Amino acid sequence: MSSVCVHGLGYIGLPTAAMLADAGHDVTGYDVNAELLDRLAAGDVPVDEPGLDTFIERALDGSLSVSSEAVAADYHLICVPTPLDGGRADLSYVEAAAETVAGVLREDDTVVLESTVPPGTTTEVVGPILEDSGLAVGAFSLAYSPETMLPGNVVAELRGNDRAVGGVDERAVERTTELYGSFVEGELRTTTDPTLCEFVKLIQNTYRDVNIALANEVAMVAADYGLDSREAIALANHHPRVDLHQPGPGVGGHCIPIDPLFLGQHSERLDLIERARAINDGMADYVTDLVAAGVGSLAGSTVAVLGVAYKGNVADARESPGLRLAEVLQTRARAATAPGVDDGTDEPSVDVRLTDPHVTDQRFALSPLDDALAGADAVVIATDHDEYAALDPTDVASRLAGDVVVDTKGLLDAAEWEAAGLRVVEL
Ligand SMILES: NC(=O)c1ccc[n+]([C@@H]2O[C@H](COP(=O)([O-])OP(=O)(O)OC[C@H]3O[C@@H](n4cnc5c(N)ncnc54)[C@H](O)[C@@H]3O)[C@@H](O)[C@H]2O)c1
Ligand SMILES: CC(=O)N[C@@H]1[C@@H](OP(=O)(O)OP(=O)(O)OC[C@H]2O[C@@H](n3ccc(=O)[nH]c3=O)[C@H](O)[C@@H]2O)O[C@H](CO)[C@@H](O)[C@@H]1O
Repeated sequence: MSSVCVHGLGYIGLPTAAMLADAGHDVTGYDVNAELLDRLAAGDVPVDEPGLDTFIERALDGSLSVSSEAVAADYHLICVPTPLDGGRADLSYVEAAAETVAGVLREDDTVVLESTVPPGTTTEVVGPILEDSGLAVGAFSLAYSPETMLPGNVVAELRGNDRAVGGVDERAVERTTELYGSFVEGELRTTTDPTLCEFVKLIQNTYRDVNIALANEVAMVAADYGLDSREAIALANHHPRVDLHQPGPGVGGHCIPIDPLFLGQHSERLDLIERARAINDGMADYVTDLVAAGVGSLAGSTVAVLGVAYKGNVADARESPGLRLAEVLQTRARAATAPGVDDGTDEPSVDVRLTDPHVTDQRFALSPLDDALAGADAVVIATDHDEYAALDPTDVASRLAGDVVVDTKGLLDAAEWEAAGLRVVEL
């Protein structure tokens, strides 16, 4: 078994560190966030996924320790953020982590980048920084191995998914597959080209984003023909070579709305990919049209937006379609109140109430569900949480002032909700 230092204990790094500890390695989790380290050291695990919290707690009771200092180790895994900044990947966290690794790097150690990055980052950015240690690439091993686990099913996918490993040479491939082979039950797919692995990770998420954009456009076109888009997509998908995704209020999360644009870091050829981004982001406008058509006039109305998490049964609100919808509702209502006139106030002319049973982030002014519904003119289901699928339409109807329900996730039984006196509009 080996010593491992995991750099960055977020959505990816923390479960990975726990998985490695579970496989018997001696793991140190290093993070720059002192508050997070204090919480973890106290056994307080900030994840909202059934089973994942106890899995991590068990590791923290065992061979996973957390530290505010990076330590020398046989393996360094870099799992730090790579946000999008002005359309470009911000690699400053990756660079900082590589500098930290360089400070403790020894001959024969292995460094693996897991963060999602533009193609070329491992060899062009991380390698040269690591060489500031005085060791040349080859004296230590360097590899890229993208993380593909699905939030909501982390432990099973971390273990079960096939995993790509791109080492800079055969030795790096061998060392890296030794580590992942200790817990991955899927296939390890190897190459001596890390750039290929970086590219593959990006096109996997791009495939999904473009496919969802197609589903969203299909939904808007289906509505023009008076057809139920989900019924049409389900029927279409019976064909053995058709696999349309589902429409929705937009694409959220830390990966799918961002990663496709990383492909543009060193290429000018993005066209369909950028168009798909625009279609998915534009769904907030389309859903706003549906709400406006239902309530008659947005200005002065009250809209309850159910769901701020980027998808069902998770607590993550990064790139949240629900929040984007709230912004568009307010912008559009203000424009409708006084077209072209700035009245000098920031008061929105539509009362948008946000609610979510999973999200605890205090930055969003969230209301309890009952408060959000009380006297609302319209309800928008923006996230497919199980709690919303279980709502009682008669109870909801009794709390509302209006009767408009826009179901962007195809979550509700429309006939049942209409029988309760509500008008249901579906995507
Ligand atoms: N969340 C996902 O579902 C997912 C899936 C696959 C890939 N990824 C990729 O993995 C990477 C990490 O994503 P995440 O969602 O875990 O991010 P995150 O924001 O949840 O966690 C990143 C952690 O890194 C820490 N950090 C920042 N700079 C650091 C440094 N220099 N040294 C040590 N720690 C540092 C932060 O404090 C934070 O705790 C990103 O590139 C992301 O695109 C994410
Ligand atoms: C290729 C792939 O599978 N990658 C996964 C993805 O994880 P994710 O959780 O971000 O992905 P999704 O579940 O697709 O959700 C994204 C958004 O799209 C909306 N959506 C979804 C399906 C649909 O038919 N119609 C929609 O509208 C949904 O509501 C949500 O807002 O990226 C991670 C990080 O790279 C990967 O690790 C993980 O493997």
